[in-house]
Amino acid sequence: MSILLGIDIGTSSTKALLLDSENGVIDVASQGYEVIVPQMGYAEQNPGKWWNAVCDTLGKLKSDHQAAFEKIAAVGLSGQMHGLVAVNANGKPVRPAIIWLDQRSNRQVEEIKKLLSEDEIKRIAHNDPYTGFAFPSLMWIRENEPEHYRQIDKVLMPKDYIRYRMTGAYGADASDASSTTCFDVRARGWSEEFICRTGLDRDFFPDCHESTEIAGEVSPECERQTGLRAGIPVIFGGGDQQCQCIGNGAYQEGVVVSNIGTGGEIASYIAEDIYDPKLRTHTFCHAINKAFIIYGATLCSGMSLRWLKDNILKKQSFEELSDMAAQIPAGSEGIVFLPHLTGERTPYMNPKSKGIFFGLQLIHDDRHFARAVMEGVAFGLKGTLDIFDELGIGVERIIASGGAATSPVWLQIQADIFGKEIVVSQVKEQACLGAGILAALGTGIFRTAQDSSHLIAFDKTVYEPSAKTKNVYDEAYQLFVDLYENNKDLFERTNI
Ligand SMILES: Nc1ncnc2c1ncn2[C@@H]1O[C@H](COP(=O)(O)OP(=O)(O)O)[C@@H](O)[C@H]1O
Ligand SMILES: O=C(CO)[C@@H](O)[C@H](O)COP(=O)(O)O
Repeated sequence: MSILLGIDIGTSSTKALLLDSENGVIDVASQGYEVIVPQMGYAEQNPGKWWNAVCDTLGKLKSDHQAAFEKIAAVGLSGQMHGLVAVNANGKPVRPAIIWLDQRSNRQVEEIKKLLSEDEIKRIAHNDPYTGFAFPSLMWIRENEPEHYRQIDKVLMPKDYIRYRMTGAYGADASDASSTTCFDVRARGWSEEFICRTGLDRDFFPDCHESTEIAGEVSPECERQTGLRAGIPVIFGGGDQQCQCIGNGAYQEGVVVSNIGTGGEIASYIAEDIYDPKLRTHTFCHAINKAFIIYGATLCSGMSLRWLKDNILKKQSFEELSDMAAQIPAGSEGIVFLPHLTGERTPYMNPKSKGIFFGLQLIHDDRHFARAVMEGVAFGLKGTLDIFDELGIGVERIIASGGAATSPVWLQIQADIFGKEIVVSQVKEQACLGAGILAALGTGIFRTAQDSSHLIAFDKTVYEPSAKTKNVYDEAYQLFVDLYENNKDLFERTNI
């Protein structure tokens, strides 16, 4: 039996999970923080807040489980993807991190599309460049903040910054780095061609490794701040989507995860680098087996409910919103919500798209809004299932993941709208568990991901699609699709 530590740098919170390799999760600690929106279309976070959250969550685990904490054999990391942390020669961020929800770099995305041919983008990156991805964000800094650009020594992704704080060593891993745009997904390394063509400094990009390789060890300074013993190996770790799939046991084709965290994704493991020829989904490197992951992203998923709770309805808890939604019938009595609060990726890849509540009538109240938001997010995710169908990606089983998987009403909505059975893992912090499993793989405690299968069990409740709601949801889904199509020209008229 070995003790492992998995850390996930999420967008809403950092979670740290103490894992017994034979008997499962010992405990999880989490600490939340905000997404800073300094102006319309911007989304930033302070990397120092992530680090403080790591120190605080580890402090809590240590005080509650001293004996197990002392025995930690390896640390694994998972993190929100795409974001850019630019650090100077002393390893200090030169500005706040520009995260995946950011939309400021539309001009740079267009520039990339002029510098690289469509064929090169497909063949090499397998993904459309998009706002909030590190490559266009870096070009935005070069153009708009030359004083910051001049100070940059390295560009890191969120969890890579945390690994640097733990070990003192810079590095990147293929699963996360493949989500930056300047990456050759099949070759599993930075695209020298893309970097050269855009005139960015090659030295900014740290060496890239596989997720399960050992990156370094806990430094004495990290020991002082977190209580972790110096010398513990730290593995490179992976993007949170790859990690949550591993933590859900979804490491074979046909098993699909529907994740609703801050963002939302429908994701599948793929052995070969299949990608959508229309680039409506993402194909990135997986964190295991030198395989790949294909997924569609509905950007403001959990974030839409958080926005409704905090900015509009001013409610205290997500549970309250779930209770409200449960009081309203399927279809929200005619309200359809387009969750494009920061544009939308799959299937539209349009940072200019906007949120809409459609169909408002005198009968509606706050409960309808809560339900319509949950349904709108599920409609957005269904768009990915439709593309999977087109691409021949099998969907034999759907596992719900992320914070929203704690809401029975949202789980039933997903089952009904997807028309598929939904199961939920007993471990609620799946990306963290995935990070812990990567740590076990990196240190030889597990030989293959399948060696972790005893750690993954599903709740007895299976959410079955209801025949009764099928017609209502089929009609509402068509409205949802038409809502975008009929308004997309209007979105162009707005500033962002
Ligand atoms: N009880 C709940 N009912 C409905 N939604 C919930 C509940 N708890 C969490 N959520 C959703 O989960 C989101 C956070 O998910 P999480 O996976 O923790 O995010 P991240 O990984 O980005 O930090 C919230 O924004 C919210 O939309
Ligand atoms: O943009 C994506 C994936 O493509 C996001 O999902 C981020 O990876 C953040 O994840 P969460 O914090 O929402 O789990």
